[in-house]
Amino acid sequence: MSPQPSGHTDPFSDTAAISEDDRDTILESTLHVGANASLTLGADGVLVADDAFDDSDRLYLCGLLQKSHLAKNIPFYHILDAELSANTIAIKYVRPKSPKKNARLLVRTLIYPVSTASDVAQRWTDRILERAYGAALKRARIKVLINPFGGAGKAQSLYNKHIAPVFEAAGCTVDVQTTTRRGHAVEIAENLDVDAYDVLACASGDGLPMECFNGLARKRNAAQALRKIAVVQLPCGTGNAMSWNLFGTGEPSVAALSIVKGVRTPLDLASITQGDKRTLSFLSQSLGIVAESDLGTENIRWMGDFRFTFGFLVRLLGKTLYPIDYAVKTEIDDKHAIKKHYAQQVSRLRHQLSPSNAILGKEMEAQGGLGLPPLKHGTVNDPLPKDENSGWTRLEAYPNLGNFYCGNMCWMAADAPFFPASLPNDGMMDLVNIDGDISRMKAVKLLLAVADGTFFDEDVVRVRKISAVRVIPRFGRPMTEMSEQAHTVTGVSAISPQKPSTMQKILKKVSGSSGKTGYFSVDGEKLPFEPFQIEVHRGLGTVLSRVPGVYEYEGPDGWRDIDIEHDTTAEAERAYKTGSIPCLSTNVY
Ligand SMILES: Nc1ncnc2c1ncn2[C@@H]1O[C@H](COP(=O)(O)OP(=O)(O)OP(=O)(O)O)[C@@H](O)[C@H]1O
Repeated sequence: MSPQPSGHTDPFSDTAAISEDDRDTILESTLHVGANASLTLGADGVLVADDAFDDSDRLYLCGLLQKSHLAKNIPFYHILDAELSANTIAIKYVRPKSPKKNARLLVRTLIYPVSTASDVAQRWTDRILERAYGAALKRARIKVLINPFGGAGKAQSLYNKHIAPVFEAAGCTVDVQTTTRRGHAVEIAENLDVDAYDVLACASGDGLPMECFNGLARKRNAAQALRKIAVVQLPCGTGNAMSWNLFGTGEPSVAALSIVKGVRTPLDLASITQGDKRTLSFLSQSLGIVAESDLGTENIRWMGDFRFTFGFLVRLLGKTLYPIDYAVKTEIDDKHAIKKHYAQQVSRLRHQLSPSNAILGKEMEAQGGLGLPPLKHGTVNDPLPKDENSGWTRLEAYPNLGNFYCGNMCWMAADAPFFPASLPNDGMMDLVNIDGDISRMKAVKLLLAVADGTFFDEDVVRVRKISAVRVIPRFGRPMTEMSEQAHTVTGVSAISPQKPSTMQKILKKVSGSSGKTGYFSVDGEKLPFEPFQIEVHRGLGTVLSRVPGVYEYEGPDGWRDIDIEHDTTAEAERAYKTGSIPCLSTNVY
């Protein structure tokens, strides 16, 4: 980040107003290199003034190439390293292969002889690195996990060709390990020496990051480990939601740069309890049409990526219902209020009031020591609170549910921004419910509305910000058991499955679904199809992001038009900054 001038005077018209330090800074902003070239630290990058400069080759040695070019600006964000040795300076940086957004990045090195005094050159080198890294950690220690079967099975070669060169040029210490089986990343994270690394990077889909959070959660000092180690994704899977949300890309080399330049950001994690088991989730939990279209279409894998869309459309046409009983601890139950909440968060970021990792960590330690935070709402086995002021709704039947979708990040895949108002550390998940018996026309319109960003405002889409939810599924094979359980908890009678129509029978045959059981998806992975309770832990995990406090998506439609200045009270800001959670009570918002 570039340092700000110390005063408001114009340094060019009033030289007396420039402090001695500022004067030295200006004078020393240009490094003369070779006979006819110079490197100048500008406002947002290094200006290379050298007629012969051409970075189309891997290594550029001053004077050896004779091509004529205008002075070129290399953005500070693209600079990976600068090293002064004897009488030479070497600057490593990345250059996009084409002007397209998210184009592959190529690593380049500039080498020039330095004629300036060595102490001046050293100061120049220190300053370029300061500006190149800002608040990011230089020369991070990274443990890389590669899932050799992730996505199309190309993770290893993507890593070797497009990721490793970026880490190497940035001077990172890298330790690479390949996962050999399902669950291997959990074991690696559980046994990781958290003092030896800063980052756990998964060259994979979203399955490995989930395993890493869960592995760290198994440590005796889980909360500390989750705060110390930033879990990140190098997009080598099919969905790559984590990378899209935090780095705005699915291109591995761009994600590698985002990790090198990333700022530590606390991330809400959710505990899912089922029976006596507790699992952490960073991305989503779903039941109904989305989970079934993903996890229930394994037997039509031959269709490739189209299997999800196909499975989805078939269920849509069949008007499939997924009855559940559920109780929700709602925090914001109105779309306008959710947009306002989003606008307030952006405003706090502008005023640098986003909660830091350290502040949230202190609060967590006060709550539960070094281990995982205790469950405020108990597990799925505990009785729900009877107190009407608890904020929980009663456990009620939702017989015509089509989709239960809980999201902690905006994009579920590159073209699927299902949760445009989600935020990384507001202590809430966004819950989307859609009835399964809406008209087919409406359902198809909804499907198209996801990609074009208008989904959130559709009237048949119910959106709530919640801090906890309990769900008892009442469809699929275990339905009899579920129903009995629901009986004992709710006293409401079980819903008997309706006789399928001929149309539904045909569609079921081609949909890939066995129809014998249901699917519960957590971060895209299959969890047992049985009752579950979700509880959010504010800022329990740590990730790296380009812009801390918000995801890369532009937010829900119309949030910019909401006037929040007059009601962003000092109290709300103080509460948010210290990491306490009165921000969850609506009177503060
Ligand atoms: N060597 C391995 N053999 C079999 N399974 C593995 C191996 N390594 C990792 N896994 C498992 O693969 C699962 C999926 O991993 P991941 O999300 O990285 O890939 P993906 O499913 O292809 O990507 P996406 O989620 O984007 O579709 C994880 O549950 C992980 O435990």
